Amino acid sequence: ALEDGLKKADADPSVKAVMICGENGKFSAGADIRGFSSPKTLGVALGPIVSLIESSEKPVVAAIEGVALGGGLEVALGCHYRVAHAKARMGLPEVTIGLLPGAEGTQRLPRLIGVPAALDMITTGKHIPATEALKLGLVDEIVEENTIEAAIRLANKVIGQPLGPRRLSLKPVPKLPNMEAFLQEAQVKVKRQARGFLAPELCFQAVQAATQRPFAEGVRRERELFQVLLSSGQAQALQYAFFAERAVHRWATPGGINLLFIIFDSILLLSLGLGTMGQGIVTSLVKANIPVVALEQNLEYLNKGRKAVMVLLEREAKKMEGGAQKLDFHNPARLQFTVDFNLLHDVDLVIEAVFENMALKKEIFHKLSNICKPGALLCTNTSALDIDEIASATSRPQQVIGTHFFSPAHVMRLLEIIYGRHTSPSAIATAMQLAKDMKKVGVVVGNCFGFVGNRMMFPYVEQAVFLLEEGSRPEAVDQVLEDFGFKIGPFRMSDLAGLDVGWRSRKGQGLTGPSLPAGSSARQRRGQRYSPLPDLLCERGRFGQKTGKGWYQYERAGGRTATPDPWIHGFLSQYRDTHRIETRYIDQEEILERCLFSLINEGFAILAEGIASGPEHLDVIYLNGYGWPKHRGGPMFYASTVGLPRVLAKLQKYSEAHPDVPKLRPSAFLKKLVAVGNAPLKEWMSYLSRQSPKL
Ligand SMILES: CC/C=C/CC(=O)SCCNC(=O)CCNC(=O)[C@H](O)C(C)(C)COP(=O)(O)OP(=O)(O)OC[C@H]1O[C@@H](n2cnc3c(N)ncnc32)[C@H](O)[C@@H]1OP(=O)(O)O
Repeated sequence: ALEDGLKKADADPSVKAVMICGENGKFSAGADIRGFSSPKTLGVALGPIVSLIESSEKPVVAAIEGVALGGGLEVALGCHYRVAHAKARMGLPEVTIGLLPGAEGTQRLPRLIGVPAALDMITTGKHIPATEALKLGLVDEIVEENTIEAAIRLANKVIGQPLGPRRLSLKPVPKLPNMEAFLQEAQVKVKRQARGFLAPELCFQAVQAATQRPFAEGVRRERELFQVLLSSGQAQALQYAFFAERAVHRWATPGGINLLFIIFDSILLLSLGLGTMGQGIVTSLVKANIPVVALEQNLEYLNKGRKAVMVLLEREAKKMEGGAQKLDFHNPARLQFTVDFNLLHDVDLVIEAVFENMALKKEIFHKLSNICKPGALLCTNTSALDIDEIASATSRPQQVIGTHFFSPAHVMRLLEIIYGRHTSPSAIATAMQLAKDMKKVGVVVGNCFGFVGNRMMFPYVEQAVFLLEEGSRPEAVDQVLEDFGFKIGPFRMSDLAGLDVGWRSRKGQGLTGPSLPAGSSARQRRGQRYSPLPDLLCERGRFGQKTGKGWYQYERAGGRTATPDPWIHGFLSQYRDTHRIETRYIDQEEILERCLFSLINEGFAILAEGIASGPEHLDVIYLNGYGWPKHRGGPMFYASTVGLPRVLAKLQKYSEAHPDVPKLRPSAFLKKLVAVGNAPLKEWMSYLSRQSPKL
């Protein structure tokens, strides 16, 4: 239609100029992402249309409202002028779906805004606000009111003016005094951050081509690179992830109830507990423009918490400088700190974020239930505790819900929303809307120990530690998982989070410490294999980064640079001698498979139990809360690419070698999916006898 319209306009002498806009206040979100999984290569087809726009003999003006993304922005780049609404956003986000701008965008954008800014936009895929686009020279004008009228005004004004200087393909790429050095440095940075993710590196190469070749040759290079990405497999993973993230917004209770709209404008929210999690939660709420009261038990904790929150908010305000939105945190109507429990009477929603202790949480919830107004929703921030038990301390279990934030809570996008036996649909809908307003990805899951994310993480970490017992080293295990694409491996992660966290939990479960029955075997608990290695490290005060020693050594307590520690190597070898474990060489394949397949196996058990509605939910949790590499689509998607028969065969093999490790025993659901012929991921849930999961 665009092509036809342009040709008609060109042929009609009564038409003096052309304005291109989108319908319903949105310019364009780019190509239909679903189209990339069909053999048709959309990116290549749009390029000639963009060229056609640019070569028009009549001025063409883009009126950008809402968004101009991907192919949408490439269309705008073909136009001779661009007018944007002040609230519009622009970007070339193809990299985030494993591609590059394939309609000549990698060649036009650097010519318009220069290489550094273009490279930044194209390799990160970030959306920029109109104000920034104006500063960069990406748009010619921004308007507060009618964009279309403004674009027509501009079109009328420029009729008759020469179009050559407005055709980006004819412009040279602006020179930099040190282009070569700049590109070299940029490439190193892109590679370092990509960790096996191809698209950013190929985006870089396409922009580099713009600096080295004439426009037409650059376009040819862009097309070649686009084809590489299109068939890489990574693009499919990222496009799956895009739709998975949207799919998790859709949830329903067993009765089919699904409430979507809860309006949040006037809510007063209370965050209880100002430790690290509480500080991050309050910061997120302020950023989301939700009035918040932060409550602590005494003035000392309150002042400490307030100071930390203010530091975080100042930092966030700085990041937002120049943007359309301002952080309003000095206004007591938006944010107040208090030790006065009476303020609980007025709040609409409470997020309790005290430390993980069931007795304490129950005491608090009992108090909340007595003081808060009848409609108030009571959320508990917990990573593993039983929501039903917490709810049992209240007289309103239907209004109690788990909200598992991830640290740092003002940065991490994931919010696990845990649904108890009595939680009402409106409580879930409210928590989901809260997640959306906080710009987080809310995923509704059922109530079980560790919920979804941590429950799948336990067998992964367990295998990592067993591998050490059998002959590996922390740095070897971490390396394999970091090469796979994780930002940090399990041991670096454990040092960062603090080994004492798991130690406290294991003591609580009676797996170690004073409550462990006398005469318990060192390496067995309740008939299953158990590794006391993390406990032994904690007993020696090795809590990780905070104490300067853990699975690695650090430059000082609180240091961040992990170095392999000869003490650990000696300790492990002594441990193996003590327990008569024969040290063996463990290859990379075994490390990867045992860690990942045990985690995936738990995922199948979770699906079979109805704790999550589908594999997409598990993948979204892993992509947004556990650093799973995006270009691998999440653990369940990864399993589908490896092939379920292979995952099953490997689990069977490892399970036979380690019969006392239940988490290696293949889940019945995985076996069933293999038995029905390696069912594709989107059909998995149809093979469960209980068609409607708990949610
Ligand atoms: C032809 C040449 C090739 C060019 C390459 C490209 O153009 S690749 C595509 C580049 N564009 C993008 O990556 C944009 C992706 N979309 C977004 O970032 C966001 O959706 C949005 C446009 C900023 C809107 O965000 P918002 O939060 O308001 O809504 P949702 O994200 O929930 O989206 C609403 C529904 O629209 C679907 N959708 C959005 N964009 C696309 C798209 N490009 N292709 C297909 N579908 C898209 C989205 O899935 C939602 O639908 P549901 O049915 O609810 O899932």
